Amino acid sequence: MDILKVLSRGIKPTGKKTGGPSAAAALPSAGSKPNPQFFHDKVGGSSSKGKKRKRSKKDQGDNHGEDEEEEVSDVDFFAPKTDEHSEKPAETKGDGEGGGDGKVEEQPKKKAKKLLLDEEECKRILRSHRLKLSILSGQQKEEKAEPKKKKAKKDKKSREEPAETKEDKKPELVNPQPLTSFRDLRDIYDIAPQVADNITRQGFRQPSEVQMASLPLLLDAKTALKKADANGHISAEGGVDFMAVAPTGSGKTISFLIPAIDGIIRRRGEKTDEHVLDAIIVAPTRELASQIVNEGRKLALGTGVRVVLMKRTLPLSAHEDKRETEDDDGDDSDADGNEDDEEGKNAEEPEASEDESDSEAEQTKGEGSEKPKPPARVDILVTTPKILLNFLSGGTKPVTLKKSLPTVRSLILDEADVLLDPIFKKQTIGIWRACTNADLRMSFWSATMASNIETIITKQLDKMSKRMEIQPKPLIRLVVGLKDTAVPSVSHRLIYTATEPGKLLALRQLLHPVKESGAAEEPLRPPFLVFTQTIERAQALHDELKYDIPVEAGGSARIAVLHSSLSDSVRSKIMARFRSGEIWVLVTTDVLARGVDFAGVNGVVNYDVPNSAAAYVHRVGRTGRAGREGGIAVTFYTKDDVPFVKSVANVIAASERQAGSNKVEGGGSSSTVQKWLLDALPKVAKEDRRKLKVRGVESRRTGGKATITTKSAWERKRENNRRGAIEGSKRRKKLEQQKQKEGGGDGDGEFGGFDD
Ligand SMILES: Nc1ncnc2c1ncn2[C@@H]1O[C@H](COP(=O)(O)OP(=O)(O)OP(=O)(O)O)[C@@H](O)[C@H]1O
Repeated sequence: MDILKVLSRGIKPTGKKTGGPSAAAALPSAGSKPNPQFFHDKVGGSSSKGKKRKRSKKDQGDNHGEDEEEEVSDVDFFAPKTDEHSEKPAETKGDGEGGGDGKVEEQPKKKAKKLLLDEEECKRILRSHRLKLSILSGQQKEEKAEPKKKKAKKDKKSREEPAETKEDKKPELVNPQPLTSFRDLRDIYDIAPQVADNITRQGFRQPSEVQMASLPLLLDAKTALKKADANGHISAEGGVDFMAVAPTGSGKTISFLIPAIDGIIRRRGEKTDEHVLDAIIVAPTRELASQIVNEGRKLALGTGVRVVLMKRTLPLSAHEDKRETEDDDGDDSDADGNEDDEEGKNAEEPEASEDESDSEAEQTKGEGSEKPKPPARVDILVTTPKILLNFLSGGTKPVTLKKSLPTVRSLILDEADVLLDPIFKKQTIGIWRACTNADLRMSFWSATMASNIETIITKQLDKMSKRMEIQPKPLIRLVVGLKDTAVPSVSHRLIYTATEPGKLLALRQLLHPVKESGAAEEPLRPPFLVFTQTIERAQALHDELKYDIPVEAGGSARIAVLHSSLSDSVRSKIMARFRSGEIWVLVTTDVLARGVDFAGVNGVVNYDVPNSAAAYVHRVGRTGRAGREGGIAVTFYTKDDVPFVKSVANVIAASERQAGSNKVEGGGSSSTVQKWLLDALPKVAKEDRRKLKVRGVESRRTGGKATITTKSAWERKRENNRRGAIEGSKRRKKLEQQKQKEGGGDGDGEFGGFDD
């Protein structure tokens, strides 16, 4: 197999071991910032109220149809403001382009009212981008009380307690102002000029869908809802709590960072030297937390806002609680929250270790270790759950909060569904309870959000507002596109190989430079990620593949393994080498499944089937980011996976339906998962799904050393027997020699028996 060719394709061979950034830039999915928007459906204007939305392939990209409806995608919402929308061009408002000296000029509120779109227009834009916003809890419901009573009259039994109708249960839809251009951030929402400049500097031209819907609400909910809530029955004063379910790679990170940074700049005013812990961002893995810090620092450049990664030695300023708070979140759901639980490791790897070499930590260490450390200067803290909870509880078990964080006004849970899943739930809720500010605003972000997680969130919000004796804020949920599906820009392959050796052979074929005759699949274009179920399997697969790459192509340096058992510094180095293009094949576990952003990744291989539909969505979301086309997701399944693969097949089918890629001319189907296969795959019982999510496929939980090889079980057994026989014979020979030495025996000693 000529690995050299495949790994060198599109990349000039340097003869050196490092690929460097230029190598990565040569890859098709890297390079300049693409259009981050996924959807541009045709939606009628206000006159077309009630018309059905069309979701054909034609609607989504090809806008040359004969349809007479007004096409939203033809309207350039992102052109500079004209007099029609804007009173004055932004340049005349003294925004101080190119700022960055750290000084903030308090700006008077603009004539936002005149810039706002009417509700019908908002609705039309939101629908064309498949943005659905609803109020999940916390709204004032007076107006809804009346119809309930009427319904109750019909039913004698329910007269005393009016029945909740289906309509009542349905969350109320709302159409806030969408952000049609980043320019609106200044013109309507008055964001700090430095932050606006930093957005431009990063090359972001158009807001992505999640940014369109979330930024207005998080920056100024009252203005964003002005036209949508003329009666004022949504109490947006002081902001809203927010949940965003948006595709992987759709730009959620800056959606929560911009409001966090801008809020701090606004509140501190002229006191730019003051650093008060204002926002906490919680992420499930160290890689993701570090990445958020980097993104935050880019956006906060020149503002003086300090974005810091939590470390064990960081002297964070906190309030010492006199009365120790018991860890009684009182939740009746099955939160074991044990991060050391071996079972949990299989699903999503929690963070176990902390790097102490952080410059912030070093900076705050006293000369002599006895000296009390001055509090760290932090405005935004980014953390994994365990390390912050340890700080707050002093490591007590069971967890007892000894400190609180009363200055925190914004708690952001990135990958909220996993943070509120049993593995992390207790830690996350513990942090939430430590944030005691009455103005605390919560936001929850993920590409997937199961309904039980939404319930946990609404219950917990309710509990917290009762505890603090405050009126709950409206919780607004945003869903971009079809909930819990894979990003539309990725194409999927589902490959059956009966056994493990077959799977390894198939993976090797994907590395092959050209399609071999008889090979079922096209080779993959590096760089790509390969996911396994366990750390042992990742290690074993890496060992198996590492010498496949010829020295001329960089040899074993081109392939690496990353998992949570490695030290933080090793993990960081591997991440850096993969980002720079030096490593082309990265074998990993679910520790890299969520959040991490490698712009140039062309493919994702699920060597082991993911443990849940959500895990599939996140793993494959490492490619096709920010609207980049050409990402490929390959999933292998074997005999052992058949009982569990249905949820993955379903999510592929739904994702392809959404992307419009499963229909071909003439009414045929080009979907990855044929209907017969979907029908034939067994349904997975709820209990089995739960077990699978926690433990993975049982037969792969080796406990000890994982075996990944191209040899069949029969071949391996034969080899083992042969090896055993040789060793046995050696032992017998040695014994005989020893006996002869000792007693000069004739060798007719006792029968030693067979060793195997
Ligand atoms: N408006 C924009 N235009 C172009 N690129 C953007 C824009 N906003 C964000 N990006 C880029 O898109 C990529 C993905 O963004 P981000 O990591 O925030 O995605 P995400 O939604 O958090 O994904 P995940 O669910 O996987 O965590 C990043 O490289 C980011 O720089």
